[in-house]
Amino acid sequence: MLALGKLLELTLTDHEPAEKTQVTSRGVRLRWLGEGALEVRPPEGEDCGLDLLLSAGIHGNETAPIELLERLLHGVASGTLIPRARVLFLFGNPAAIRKGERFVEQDINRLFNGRHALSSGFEALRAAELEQFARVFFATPGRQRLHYDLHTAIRGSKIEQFALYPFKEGRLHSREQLARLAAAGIEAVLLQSKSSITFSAFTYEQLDAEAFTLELGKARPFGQNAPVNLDRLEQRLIQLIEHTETEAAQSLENLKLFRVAREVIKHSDNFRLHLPPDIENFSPLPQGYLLADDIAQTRWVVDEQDARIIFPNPKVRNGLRAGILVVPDAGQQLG
Ligand SMILES: O=C(O)CCC(=O)N[C@@H](CCC(=O)O)C(=O)O
Ligand SMILES: [Zn+2]
Repeated sequence: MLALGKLLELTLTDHEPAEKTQVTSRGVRLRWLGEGALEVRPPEGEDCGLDLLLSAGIHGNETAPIELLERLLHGVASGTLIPRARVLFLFGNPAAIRKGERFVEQDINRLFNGRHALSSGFEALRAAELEQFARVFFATPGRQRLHYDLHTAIRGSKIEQFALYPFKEGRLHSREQLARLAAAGIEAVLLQSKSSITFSAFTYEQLDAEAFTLELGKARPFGQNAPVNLDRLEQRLIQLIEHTETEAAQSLENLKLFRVAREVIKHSDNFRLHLPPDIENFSPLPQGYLLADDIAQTRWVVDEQDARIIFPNPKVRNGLRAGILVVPDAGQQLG
């Protein structure tokens, strides 16, 4: 296997490879772009016209997706996976991956779409660098642009594998992309309805990529991810990379759609979330339920029908999202 296939090992040991470019016997070019960043380019005549950005480790303790990208890279570097797409592999927060923690100083996934410029520290610098890697990668006009930002969640979930689909004014969520996700084993998609500061929101809003955050089960340490079965996603990613994808089913019958009813924002240290600590994502909440309270008599009462909670987290910094209330969506606004 070519040494650059060991991007995870290089990243975990904080090593810069001596040789920055390597070519497989089939003419596939691997180029190390910087810490945790590797571009794979098929020979010109075999390029299918897809630019695929695969990121993981934006949160350092979310290891199942990191292991998945590592398997794909090993396949490319050992010649068993023959790419026809251009692929950019990114490990988002190397320092946090080395520590096995979600972040070191602050959550990188709240620093995109310009937020890094209002902050400081290495995570802000890294967010700016990740934006630049993505900007350069998606710079060629006329090619398909697709970004999957792979995560796992802090808590268990009533729906194990789901996606978050960013929002941009005037742009419709794509039925075809949703069908592709369903074929990859994704059970539900949350359709966002406002701009955001996450990595997938940046590539969707600013670089015109189709982009998703994928939530792939519960976060566990390296080597302990057997309970998360990513086989369907892995097969689909291999097909995308090799350009052997069979027609994605057009039916969204088995895909549950949700939209954001409200984001719960923590305003102060007085914020109290009235949920059990082990509550699962997508747990239903009854109408009238007092979900949270905060300074100045702020009360978050559920008034939506069929509301469910995802990502409840009272420990986030003040000003950030401490949970999302979602409701079912009939999918009438899809393009
Ligand atoms: O389990 C949790 O509370 C968080 C899991 C996670 O990291 N989710 C992403 C979602 C990103 C998005 O909104 O697209 C995050 O919070 O950054
Ligand atoms: Zn995450």
